[in-house]
Amino acid sequence: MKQLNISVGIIRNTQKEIFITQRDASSHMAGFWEFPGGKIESGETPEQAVIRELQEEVGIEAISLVLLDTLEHRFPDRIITLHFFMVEDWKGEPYGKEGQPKRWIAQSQLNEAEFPPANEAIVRALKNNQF
Ligand SMILES: Nc1nc2c([nH]c(=O)n2[C@H]2C[C@H](O)[C@@H](COP(=O)(O)OP(=O)(O)OP(=O)(O)O)O2)c(=O)[nH]1
Ligand SMILES: [Mg+2]
Repeated sequence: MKQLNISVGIIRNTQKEIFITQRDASSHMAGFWEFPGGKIESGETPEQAVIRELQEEVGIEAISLVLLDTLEHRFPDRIITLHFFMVEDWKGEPYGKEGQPKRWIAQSQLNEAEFPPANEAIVRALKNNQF
């Protein structure tokens, strides 16, 4: 069974909008919307990984990071541990650096059905203004 450690960034602006991107058609969880992020490489902390991934995928330099939650999710073919970081201060303007579709969405308008199943609890908590 594949075991993956993932760090993702919930990029939120002062209007309480969140920046999300769409997963590539060829990837695991293709077509779902996601918080940008990816695999923690060996020797990295979860925080170092999310800083690197945000630079690579959406072109920002994260400045303020707060770990909101860590959870494990079992897919039929893999177990993933997800670290969700709130990112409220950064340098640059996030964009789809790898050509991926992106959008800003009001936190209250988030829809868990658009995200991979592992995101259900955190998306619901955000939508209900718990963070
Ligand atoms: N980035 C991201 N991945 C998520 C979320 N929810 C969720 O279940 N995942 C899963 C999908 C993937 O199995 C894994 C993330 O891997 P990834 O494909 O983004 O990894 P990566 O950026 O390092 O890319 P690569 O090395 O595979 O090219 O976590 C989410 O909100 N954001
Ligand atoms: Mg990724």
